Amino acid sequence: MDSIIQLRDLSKSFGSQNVLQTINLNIPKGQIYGLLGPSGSGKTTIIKLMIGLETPSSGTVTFKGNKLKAGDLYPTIGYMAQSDALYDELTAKENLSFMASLYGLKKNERKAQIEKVMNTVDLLEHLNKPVHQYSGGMKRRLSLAIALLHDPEVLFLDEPTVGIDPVLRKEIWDSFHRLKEEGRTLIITTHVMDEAERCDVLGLLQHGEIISSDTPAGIKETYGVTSIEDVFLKNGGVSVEN
Ligand SMILES: Nc1ncnc2c1ncn2[C@@H]1O[C@H](COP(=O)(O)OP(=O)(O)OP(=O)(O)O)[C@@H](O)[C@H]1O
Repeated sequence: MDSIIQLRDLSKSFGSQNVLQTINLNIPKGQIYGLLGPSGSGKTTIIKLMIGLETPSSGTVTFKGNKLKAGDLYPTIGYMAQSDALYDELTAKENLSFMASLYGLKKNERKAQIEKVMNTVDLLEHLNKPVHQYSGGMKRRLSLAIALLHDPEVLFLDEPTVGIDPVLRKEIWDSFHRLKEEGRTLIITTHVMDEAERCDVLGLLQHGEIISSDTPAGIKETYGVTSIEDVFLKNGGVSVEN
């Protein structure tokens, strides 16, 4: 599999705390890659290192074969942070229009693109509603719509389905698979097991190390377990859904 992002001997410390140790990882192109690990294991930090929001203490990040240069990256990637950065007093449409202007989308393309991304996240009928009238799940979906606005090739989604009920979660995952079918690469953090099983490739993060990076089926076979959860338990860890 071609890899789009490579982490080589990557370590990250905050002060005296070693958060990530010697991470070596290839993110395959055109796949859904899941980063799974208990709370505080370093998932968000890995994402931030991949997009240049944090700098490594040592090691390198390579994006499409070149050393990462965050400034060059932004037209190519969409990032959905763990907390929603939305203007509550504005409508969804106003939030999207504002972000579209920041992204430099041409005026005549904006309307169609806004409708397209709101359709993808199934919020089109709520386009003119102020965001403070949105539920938590609707806000997550609006954040996803914003991350999709400039048609990015690679999507980094940090716990995209937190606070979303299982039915809606399934719908959102259907849209992730559609985005993949369009040829995009998705990197998704989660601590939810049923989401982990829906990824093409999974990286398991524990105590700041990648303990496995393989298909969900491959990981279970290697560890001789029937659920991914058991890998963490077998490895002397705590349950991942904590
Ligand atoms: N800017 C920072 N300064 C100091 N410590 C930090 C900083 N960012 C993260 N950390 C620490 O690094 C560790 C990993 O945090 P990170 O947010 O990457 O974990 P996570 O796996 O994404 O957790 P969660 O699932 O709860 O979001 C934590 O102990 C956290 O306190």
